[in-house]
Amino acid sequence: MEKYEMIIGKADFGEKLETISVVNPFTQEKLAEVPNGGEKEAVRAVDEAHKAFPEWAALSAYERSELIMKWHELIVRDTDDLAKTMTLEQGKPTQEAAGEIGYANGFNKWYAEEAKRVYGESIPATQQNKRMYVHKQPVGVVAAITPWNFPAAMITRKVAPALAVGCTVVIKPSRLTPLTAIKLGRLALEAGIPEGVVNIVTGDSKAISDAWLSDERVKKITFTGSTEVGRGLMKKASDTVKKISLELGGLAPAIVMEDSDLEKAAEGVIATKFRNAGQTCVCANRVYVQESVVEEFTKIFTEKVKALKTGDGLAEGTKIGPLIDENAIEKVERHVQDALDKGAKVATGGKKLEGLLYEPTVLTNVTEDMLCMNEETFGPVAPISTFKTEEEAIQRANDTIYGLAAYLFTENLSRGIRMSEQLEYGIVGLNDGNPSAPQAPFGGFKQSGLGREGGHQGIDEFIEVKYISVGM
Ligand SMILES: NC(=O)C1=CN([C@@H]2O[C@H](COP(=O)(O)OP(=O)(O)OC[C@H]3O[C@@H](n4cnc5c(N)ncnc54)[C@H](O)[C@@H]3O)[C@@H](O)[C@H]2O)C=CC1
Ligand SMILES: O=C(O)[C@H](O)CS(=O)(=O)O
Repeated sequence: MEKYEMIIGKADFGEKLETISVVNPFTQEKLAEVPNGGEKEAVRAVDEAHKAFPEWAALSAYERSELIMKWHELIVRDTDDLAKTMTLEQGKPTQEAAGEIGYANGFNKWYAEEAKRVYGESIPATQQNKRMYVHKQPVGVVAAITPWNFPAAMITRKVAPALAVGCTVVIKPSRLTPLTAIKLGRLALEAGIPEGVVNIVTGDSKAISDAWLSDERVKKITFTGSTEVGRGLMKKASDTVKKISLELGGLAPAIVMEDSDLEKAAEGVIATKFRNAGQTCVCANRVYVQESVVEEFTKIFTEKVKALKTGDGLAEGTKIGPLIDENAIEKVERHVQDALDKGAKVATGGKKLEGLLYEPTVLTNVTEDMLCMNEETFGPVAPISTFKTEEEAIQRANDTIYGLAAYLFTENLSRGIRMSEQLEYGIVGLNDGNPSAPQAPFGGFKQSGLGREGGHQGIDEFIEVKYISVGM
């Protein structure tokens, strides 16, 4: 059984530590082991990041940019291996995994360029004998805690902008999917990014994050995961008034208007609903269809869902891989059963299969009192509910504590703009089921998070703004 290392400055196998097994969600076979690190390893990682920070920050933006681009090239070189590793530990089909590697590497490329555009300012002074300048500098050591559903993209979406401005990072990947993260860390070292700039600690989430939250040397926490865990981290971060960015849960509505192109709308809802077997925070969790077209839409949509092949992510043609674990399956089954008990009907799917697979499912006759309309299902289930008017669709779509992503399908431009502006969400896909991109700001309103990742906004999360006033 291969034993992977942590990266604390350099490779660290944590010889004296117990190990955690990493399991293939489809076969349940053990893939590898990683060290079960805790507080001690977390503190040593901060020691390394703190030590490496001055020299890394002192490099010019162009020097850091070149090193990030070298990392980018090595990730391109190893895409097939990284994609296979991701499929094995997370389950997504290999083609989709390769797509994630490309998306993840897109952050490296985008921020290698953005590094060169972190501009300061000079401000006209009121007095002749004064000069006023704004200088931007890196916050310092950053701690990143990432989820299992995007084992590569959730790492680089944080690490690339942090490195670009001169920060160093300590990372705790999900214990379910650490292998991809460790391989990315190895490639950072191979690229010549100095030891201590990128550190990866595996093991006890709470012990590691508690150590980082209480460490004055850690200047920023960036977390992606459930809203529940995010709330807890935010509370602890307040003890040291630590900067924090949170990318949390969602409950995305997908609204299909009667004046939409129904074929395009069906394709768009498929794209958002079934990506990663429905295990993304921006997946459509609720599908609202205007009453007058619900029959026709459901027919077109259901035929497409039936064509989605489930299976081992390594197998040719698989579109829907396994869910991450038994808990995920149990939650999906609970949501489907609850809906059926309350009057929903199954248009297709509705059954658990072997290997943590769940049939791509369409539920109709869905009402707002059902769990699937109020909790993140995080699985391949599309509940369809009908509405009469534009105003009703907006009101129901916004009636939640979440505000990450929303989707709207209409061919009427003014209606599209008007409704997009009324939707209380950080991301709106207007006739687009997959809006995420490295150059665009990703983040939520309400309890879906704080801050943005991606785009020029994403780099500001790792910058301190300093005002320098000069008496002449
Ligand atoms: N808004 C966004 O961009 C995203 C949000 N999510 C949300 O996260 C959930 C699925 O991802 P999971 O990894 O299961 O979320 P999770 O919140 O359970 O875990 C996320 C990370 O936090 C760590 N963690 C768990 N409990 C912790 C604690 N008490 N203290 C410190 N760290 C802890 C985990 O080990 C993992 O590394 C879903 O709710 C999904 O919506 C997931 C990905 C992206
Ligand atoms: O973790 C997630 O769900 C991702 O943030 C979604 S995306 O960035 O791949 O769209």
